[in-house]
Amino acid sequence: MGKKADMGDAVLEVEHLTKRYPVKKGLFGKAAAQVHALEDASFTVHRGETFAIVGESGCGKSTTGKCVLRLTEPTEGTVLLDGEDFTKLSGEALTRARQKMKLIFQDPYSSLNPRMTVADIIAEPIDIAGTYQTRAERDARVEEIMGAVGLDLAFKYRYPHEFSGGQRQRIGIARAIVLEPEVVVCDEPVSALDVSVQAKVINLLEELQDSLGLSYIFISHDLSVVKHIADTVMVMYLGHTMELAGKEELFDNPLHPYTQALLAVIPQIRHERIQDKKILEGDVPSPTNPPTGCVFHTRCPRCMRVCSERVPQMREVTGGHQCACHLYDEDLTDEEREPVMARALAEAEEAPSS
Ligand SMILES: Nc1ncnc2c1ncn2[C@@H]1O[C@H](COP(=O)(O)OP(=O)(O)OP(=O)(O)O)[C@@H](O)[C@H]1O
Repeated sequence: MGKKADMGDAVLEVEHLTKRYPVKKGLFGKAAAQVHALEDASFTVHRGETFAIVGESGCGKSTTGKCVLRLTEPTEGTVLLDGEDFTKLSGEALTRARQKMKLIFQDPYSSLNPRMTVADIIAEPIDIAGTYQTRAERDARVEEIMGAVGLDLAFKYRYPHEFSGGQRQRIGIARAIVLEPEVVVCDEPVSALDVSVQAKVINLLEELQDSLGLSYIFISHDLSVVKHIADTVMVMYLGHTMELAGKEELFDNPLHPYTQALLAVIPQIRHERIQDKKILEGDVPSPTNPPTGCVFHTRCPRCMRVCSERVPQMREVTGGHQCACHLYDEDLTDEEREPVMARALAEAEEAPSS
């Protein structure tokens, strides 16, 4: 369970979401291969919940956010928003549904039009949606939102370059919430900010969540930020979901060797399950040619024979705590359980066959 006792019903139900980007040869070439950016992700976000997605760079966090928002079309899968299949909508129905889900970027500066004033940047979504009949109503809404995100009204007619990083992120947040969305995808929203400013922006996101009942998909590689803000955490590796659990449960009882490896490098987190601090050796394999079986097996310190042969399915290991790892598969044979040296296996797979 998450930290909030009042976590509501499901606002977003994501099922089997998959994205494979075609890799083309030359300008007009045929797709020569595919980047397996996101494979078969299924999760639910509740009203008022902060659902964090964590993992190393390139593991598919942003792709998940973009597919949920349909900023990129998923290859497969469905996204139910308030029970309605968002992936099937078009025309006006899509425009209306899009108002319920917004994005906060990592780098607000590149997403803010440098030639527009703060007031116009914040008002643009309501101008496009035609929410208000009069200029006075529109301006009053802009001022209300500026107040809500802690922006001084005296700066209403200034331009983005006149603001600090933290203030720019407040502008980005104001723009994202001005249409009163239900879900906000926050893609590394504080990674580009100084640590002192990060805390202020995180606090603001939490305040807005409480006052507006927002649900967040919070994408981050920074587990100490996630430990602070998340209710539920999904761990990804090479496009696959490795583990999904309530925040307390995940940090107290990490089950997947990959999650254990991620937590092992955070100095504040000590755990008996986390013994070997050097277990994340080696590079992340190419997503165009992911390893067979469990995609983590080439780097896994607990690798068994079965791990290169069969993809582990997500299963509930303890109440609400899901993990995709053969270690928790009780039906394996002794042969399948045989330990294998991960690096030796990776090298054997890479070696050209004679
Ligand atoms: N438009 C695209 N075309 C081809 N490949 C892409 C595209 N966008 C992302 N990818 C690839 O998909 C994989 C997942 O990328 P994604 O940006 O989702 O990861 P991430 O976990 O968000 O990483 P980061 O933290 O570095 O942003 C990566 O291998 C990336 O190179």
